[in-house]
Amino acid sequence: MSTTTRSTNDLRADDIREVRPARKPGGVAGVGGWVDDRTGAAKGVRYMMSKVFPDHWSFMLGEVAMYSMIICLITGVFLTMWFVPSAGHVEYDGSYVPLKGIHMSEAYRSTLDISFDVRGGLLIRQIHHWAALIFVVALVVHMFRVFFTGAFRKPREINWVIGALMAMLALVEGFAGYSLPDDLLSGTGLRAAQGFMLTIPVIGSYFVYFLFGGGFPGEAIIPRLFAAHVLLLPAILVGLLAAHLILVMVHKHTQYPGPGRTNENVVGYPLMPVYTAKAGGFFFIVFGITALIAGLFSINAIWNYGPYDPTQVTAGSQPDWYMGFADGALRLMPGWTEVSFGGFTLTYGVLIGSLLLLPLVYVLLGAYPFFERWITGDDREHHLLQRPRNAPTRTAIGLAAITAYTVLWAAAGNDLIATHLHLSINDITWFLRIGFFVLPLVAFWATKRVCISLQRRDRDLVLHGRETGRIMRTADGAFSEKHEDIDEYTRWNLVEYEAARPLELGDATDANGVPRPGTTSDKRRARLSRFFFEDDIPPVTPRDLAAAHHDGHGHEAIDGHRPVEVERS
Ligand code: HEM
Ligand code: HEM
Repeated sequence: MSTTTRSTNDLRADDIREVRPARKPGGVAGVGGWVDDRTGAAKGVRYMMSKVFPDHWSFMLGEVAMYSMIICLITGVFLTMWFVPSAGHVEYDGSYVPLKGIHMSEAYRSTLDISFDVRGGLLIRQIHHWAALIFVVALVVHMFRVFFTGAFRKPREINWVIGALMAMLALVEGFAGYSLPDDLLSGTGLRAAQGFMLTIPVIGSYFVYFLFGGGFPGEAIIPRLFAAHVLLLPAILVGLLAAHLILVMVHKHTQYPGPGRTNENVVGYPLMPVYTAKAGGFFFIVFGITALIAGLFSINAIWNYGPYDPTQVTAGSQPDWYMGFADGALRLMPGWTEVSFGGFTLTYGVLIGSLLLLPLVYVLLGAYPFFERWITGDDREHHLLQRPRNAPTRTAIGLAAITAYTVLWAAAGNDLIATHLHLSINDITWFLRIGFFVLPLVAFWATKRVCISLQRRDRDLVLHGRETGRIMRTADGAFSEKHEDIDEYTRWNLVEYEAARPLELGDATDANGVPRPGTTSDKRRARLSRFFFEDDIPPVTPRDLAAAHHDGHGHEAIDGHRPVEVERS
């Protein structure tokens, strides 16, 4: 047996698995090439830049939320350089004369200094606060867009849940932010939050003691809120936003129906150069408008409130708008909801009214896509958006929820409504208590009827064209109105290509006549499903359209005898 020895330089053909060229074919030149050689990023960037995004004004709402969040992050860094997160006592000696010599916390003094003694400080503080308000408005309106167009349906349920999480964290972030300056208003808000937490059964008082590092307000809460506000919550929010946007890329953006747009394609502009240019410009427009508002309208003028003192409360104090509903719920809860047992007092008026309400709202929100999917049994992927009128029950549920929220929100201003409109605060409270239960039902019913009427109108328009008002008389004396066909583009938007149906129930018994397990819950589900689709006017399908044109209905119809309802196919 002979052995062969080889030197390390002596390579045979089968040793060579892969030969890497110095530069990949079609690679990037210049600085981009240098970076790509070291990171391999060009492929990913090229993939991203060639992504196509559909164009519609309502897709800009998510962008506004994103840009105002970025504005909060940028201005927040500026504020952090001067804000002192400490409850340590000092005597004020800054330029705001009316407060000279007053004892206050370092946090309050530093916020006064940012406002009066740091160059540009007041403007940045105002931009930060206005951007926070715009951020929450934008994310809520963005959420409405996603909800009412059905963009949360499969495969976007997880992105909806991430969105709901961000919405909840934005609220906590905003609350932590406006608690930081330690003025009378922020201290009052913290006192309310402490009251909510005290109602947690059994561990409430221990929990508050732990969080505040002793009695209220203590010296620990400001530095703790500061760490949460500038570090913990922004880090989680940014991480969730990254996941949110990656999922938008992975799923591809939904689009409104239109000629050539299907469930399988995306019609729009590529990210590079069109969208990047648009998005960049749009960021500066949002920043500019926020700065203009912040320059013109004062927000949170803490020098008017004074430093926090637990023995005082400003009359007519209001939280930032997004906390209003929790405050309102508290004001609506009856005062008798308190029980004592075994030395413990359970104040379930506050517990239910505020502490449980907050997580409940977000759990219901996050769960909605799964609830609707369970009711409709619809397991298809949806990339084409729906018009709100074509999902009447969903739209009605949305409006009912908004109405309930608005009632709670209005209740947060019951004192202001009473003083401004010279009404009894008790009457207002009772009106809103009853309204909380009745108005959402009215909103549900009215919205559903309006949607169904609009569906009827659309159906009529597609099948019979637009009424021209020109009356024709035939040779035998009959009258008819001339109808004109609608144009192709409009018709596309009115014809629904993926009609939904209620769940069909299987047989209640098996082949031997034995009741099938689970039929009661199946029945309940089928009943809910029927309720969901009840009275819906089925949208025109391409088949209906072809049939109408074949009959010649597309052009003329005898007025008063036009068929408006057609059996569900
Ligand atoms: C989405 C994110 C954010 C929201 C919604 C938000 C909201 C707020 C609000 C409403 C205030 C009260 C402002 C006032 O005094 O009138 C505030 C204060 C503050 N925020 Fe933020 N903020 C955000 C992110 C950040 C970040 C990322 C930082 C730091 C890097 C930061 C730093 C501060 C500081 C230091 C204060 C206290 C100074 C002051 O009140 O003027 N914020 N924030
Ligand atoms: C921090 C707040 C938020 C930011 C910055 C944000 C940002 C965005 C952006 C930029 C898009 C793509 C453009 C668009 O469709 O508008 C998007 C899509 C989406 N967002 Fe959000 N969003 C936020 C909150 C929410 C919330 C609260 C929800 C729902 C509860 C949500 C659900 C979705 C869904 C399902 C999509 C995909 C929509 C589609 O493809 O049509 N987002 N988001």
